[in-house]
Amino acid sequence: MYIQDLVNKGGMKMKKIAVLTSGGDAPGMNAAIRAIMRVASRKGVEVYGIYDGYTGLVNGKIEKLKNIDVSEILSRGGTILGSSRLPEFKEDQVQMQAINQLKERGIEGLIVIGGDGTYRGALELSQKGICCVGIPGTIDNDINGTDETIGFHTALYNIVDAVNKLRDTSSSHHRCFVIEVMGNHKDSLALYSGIACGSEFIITKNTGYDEDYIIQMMDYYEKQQGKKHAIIIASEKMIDVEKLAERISKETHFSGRSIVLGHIQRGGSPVPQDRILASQMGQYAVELLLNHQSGYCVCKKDNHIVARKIEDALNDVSEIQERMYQLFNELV
Ligand SMILES: Nc1ncnc2c1ncn2[C@@H]1O[C@H](COP(=O)(O)OP(=O)(O)OP(=O)(O)O)[C@@H](O)[C@H]1O
Ligand SMILES: O=P(O)(O)OC[C@H]1O[C@](O)(CO)[C@@H](O)[C@@H]1O
Ligand SMILES: [Mg+2]
Repeated sequence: MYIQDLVNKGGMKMKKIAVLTSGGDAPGMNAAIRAIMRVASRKGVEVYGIYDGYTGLVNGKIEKLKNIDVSEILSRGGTILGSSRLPEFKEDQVQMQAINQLKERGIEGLIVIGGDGTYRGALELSQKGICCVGIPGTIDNDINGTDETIGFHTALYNIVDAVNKLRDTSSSHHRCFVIEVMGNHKDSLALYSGIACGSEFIITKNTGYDEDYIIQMMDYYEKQQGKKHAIIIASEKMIDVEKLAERISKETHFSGRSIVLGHIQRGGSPVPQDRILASQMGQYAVELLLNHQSGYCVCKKDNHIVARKIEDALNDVSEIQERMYQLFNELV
């Protein structure tokens, strides 16, 4: 659905809205908060910041944002509102506490910025009568309804930057690096970084893991192709990178080393792509909310910013992934 369709629908004008960030922080969340604040205040709508995600919503850590609060945050990683994970938010009674906090303050609409888990929380709130809209903020890029999530490009940049450095030392020492990247069961970071870094292997849920085949191929790359270094990128929760590196050292001519990139991937100043995406999505989310499009989220599809039902965005099947695997296989 395009923005004009939604604008045409009209609705009662909201005077107070709130925003929270939830789940793992993602670079660009601040740019989204800034856009929400700027766009809403131009329309005469007050914006409240909810601190520490759903935890702050339940406990009433809610404050009216001033324009100064969002100045000079565009370039900052993390989230000025703080974030959290609150497993108890799945319980009806906890959700009701959150709803009461909004009602007590006369807040009529809520924008949540986060990943799939955050979206499920938003869905619950919207089913319980709170006008709620989602913005995809997660480095995992695991909301299939949108081609990109805020933070994904910065995390990818961080990975590529780290792998470039590992490659330098790797080729000097005839080494194979086994690198674990984040993604929480999803493969986007491993797949895209594998393509961007020209890795020899990626290991994801989709590729599966055949250790003997990898060892055999490493041997082949070294002996037949004369490779001086090799890079293997594994999605987290798939393998023990240290064990694979040890086996590579024992059974091939490469010396194997492993590294878990960890939270380095999630930090740092957002790249322009994330800042722009977040700004577009923040603006669009305000429009959606003010048009009472509860239960919708902002997506980027084929280069257009569009709205989709949260359930649909979560349950969609990604068409891009298959093409990207094909690309990886043709390049390796
Ligand atoms: N089924 C659910 N119902 C209600 N709330 C939920 C549900 N799943 C998750 N949440 C809430 O959303 C919060 C964030 O979810 P989660 O920890 O999965 O991160 P996320 O939003 O997916 O972001 P990321 O994956 O980038 O860290 C949870 O801590 C919980 O408070
Ligand atoms: O920061 P935490 O709570 O350890 O969570 C780590 C998880 O968060 C993410 O960085 C974002 O969802 C995942 O890729 C990772 O599995
Ligand atoms: Mg998630």
